[in-house]
Amino acid sequence: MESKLAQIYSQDELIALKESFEKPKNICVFLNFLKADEDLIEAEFKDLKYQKLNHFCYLFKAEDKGILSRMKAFNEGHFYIQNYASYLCAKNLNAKANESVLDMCAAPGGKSINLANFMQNQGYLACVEANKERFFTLQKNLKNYNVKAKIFLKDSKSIGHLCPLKFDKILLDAPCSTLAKTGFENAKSLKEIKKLSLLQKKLLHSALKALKHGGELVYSTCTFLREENEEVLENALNSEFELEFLELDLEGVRAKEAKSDFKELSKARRILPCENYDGFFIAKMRKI
Ligand SMILES: C[S@@+](CC[C@H](N)C(=O)[O-])C[C@H]1O[C@@H](n2cnc3c(N)ncnc32)[C@H](O)[C@@H]1O
Repeated sequence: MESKLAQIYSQDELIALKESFEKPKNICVFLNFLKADEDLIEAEFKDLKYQKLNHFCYLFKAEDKGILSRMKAFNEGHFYIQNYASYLCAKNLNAKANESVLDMCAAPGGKSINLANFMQNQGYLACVEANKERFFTLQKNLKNYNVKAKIFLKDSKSIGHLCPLKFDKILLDAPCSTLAKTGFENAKSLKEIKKLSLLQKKLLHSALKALKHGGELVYSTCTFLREENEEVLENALNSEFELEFLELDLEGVRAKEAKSDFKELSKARRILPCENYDGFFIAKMRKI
């Protein structure tokens, strides 16, 4: 694992990565405008210190997590506790009202809540989840947050075949080894990583079939490994689809270029974790 990561990160970045696992992270919350307005939610936060990052996201001290998660406003779906890097994945899809949007691996629903807010609950949002238990959590969360969406218990590998050329925008927040969240001690075996990489390639292929020509797709994972990131995108570039990779707007977070011989992939980014957010890999592409 260390040798794999040394091919991607400098010594200083690796030290910073390891340090970021040791300290509790500050807490980001996403305001749910489908259920409450800014004044109402800010009134709930009046006794806490926070930094407003943008229209949707507020950053709180790590020690306030318990207070936030016990708030009535949280339980009623006025805000969602979500890592800022996760929000950035959904944000970069740039989903708009009245578009046809697919969230391919949706549970527990954080990014679906983001997408529905950006779409102002107008248009068609489809949320798919293959795991039954997680599907029920997704259903419960989307209801609590007033998200208007069609929710499907399905294997997304079949979407491309079932709904070819249907969607304007697709978010593929792929199942992954979650290394950036759980740390190196919980690293998966090489065999498990290869299996995940194959699943990610199949999911991306299915997504690209379901995407309209001119449509846009965001691929994201919360892991650092090439096999689950660059290798998945390189596989798509070698397939029948013609793809153009697009610039990301990461709102000033620290990130580095993806590492690949395909120069198109230089627009994909690895977010470097710190005390305010997790590490993530994000790429955005348009299907020509
Ligand atoms: C990284 S999590 C998604 C997190 C979610 N996007 C959010 O922000 O709340 C990946 C999800 O994909 C689901 N999944 C795994 N394989 C799948 C498949 N073949 N089709 C659909 N969902 C799948 C997992 O059960 C898991 O819930």
